[in-house]
Amino acid sequence: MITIDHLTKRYGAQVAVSDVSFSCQPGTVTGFLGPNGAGKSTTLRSLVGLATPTSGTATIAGRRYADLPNAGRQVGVLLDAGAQHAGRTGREVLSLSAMVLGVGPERVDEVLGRVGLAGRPAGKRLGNYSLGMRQRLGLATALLGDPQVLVLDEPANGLDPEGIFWMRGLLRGFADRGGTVLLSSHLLHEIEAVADQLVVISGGRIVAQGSKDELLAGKGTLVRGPDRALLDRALQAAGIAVSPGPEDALLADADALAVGQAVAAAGVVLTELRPAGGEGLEGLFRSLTGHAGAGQQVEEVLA
Ligand SMILES: Nc1ncnc2c1ncn2[C@@H]1O[C@H](COP(=O)(O)OP(=O)(O)OP(=O)(O)O)[C@@H](O)[C@H]1O
Repeated sequence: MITIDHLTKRYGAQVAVSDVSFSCQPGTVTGFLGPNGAGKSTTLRSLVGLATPTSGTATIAGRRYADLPNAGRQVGVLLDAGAQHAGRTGREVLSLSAMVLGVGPERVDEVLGRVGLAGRPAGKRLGNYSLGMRQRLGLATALLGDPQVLVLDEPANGLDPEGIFWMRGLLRGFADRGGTVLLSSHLLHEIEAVADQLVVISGGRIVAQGSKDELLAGKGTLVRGPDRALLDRALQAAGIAVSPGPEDALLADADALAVGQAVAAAGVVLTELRPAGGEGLEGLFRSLTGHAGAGQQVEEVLA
């Protein structure tokens, strides 16, 4: 289990993370989302001992990363897949890590196979690796010690659509076997597909957290009609609170039946009436952070 408790990290006058609290349970994938500079990396770096919290704590199984005995056997970390010596081969990188972790050399072949780098790719120097291959090697390193917890910063970076699909299966399988996964990503569709819990951070503060299903379900009813002002008045006259919805829609704070009855009684024409929340993760992200998500990236790659 991962526990972030009232974590604050300042760099001089810059507050990177402010009073952040959340936890990640075994058997779940938690997606950590936020716009550029929101504080995702700082939170993950604090969790794995690469940044010292100004206040608060970030622990794994109740201990700070630095206090975990043989941390690499308990926590697999992928923070910057590019941070490896370009002259070493993939196999050499893993063999060195295996020695440090005290795992047998057979485990190197096992994880190379698992991330799709077995055979010739394993013998190539990292300088000749694509970003996607480096990312796969980073995941192999994270998995090497057979940990129960994975902490991954942007693991889908540089992976092609097939690679993203593969990674999704790998993370899902890891969690389904009881593992704990915390991953940050800009790829909202990716997070939507793989995560069961979401934590959204913006400006260093948590702006939403909970199960993906709950957060995406939304509240109230989305209505649209040719005369927005008339629709607004009819709902308010029926005692239903109304707020602006996406584009020219209205968000009514009542269920679909009550909204339908109110507009029918007032004789107002509708062009759309449905439970709110169907805008998916991108809509949620935009409403919480004021930023457009990067969900389009996957479609662009696929196009
Ligand atoms: N070492 C540092 N020194 C000073 N400021 C820093 C440092 N690391 C991060 N920051 C600042 O803290 C804030 C949060 O940065 P962080 O890298 O955690 O965001 P992020 O959500 O990971 O962003 P991105 O999605 O762009 O990677 C930013 O304003 C950043 O400039």
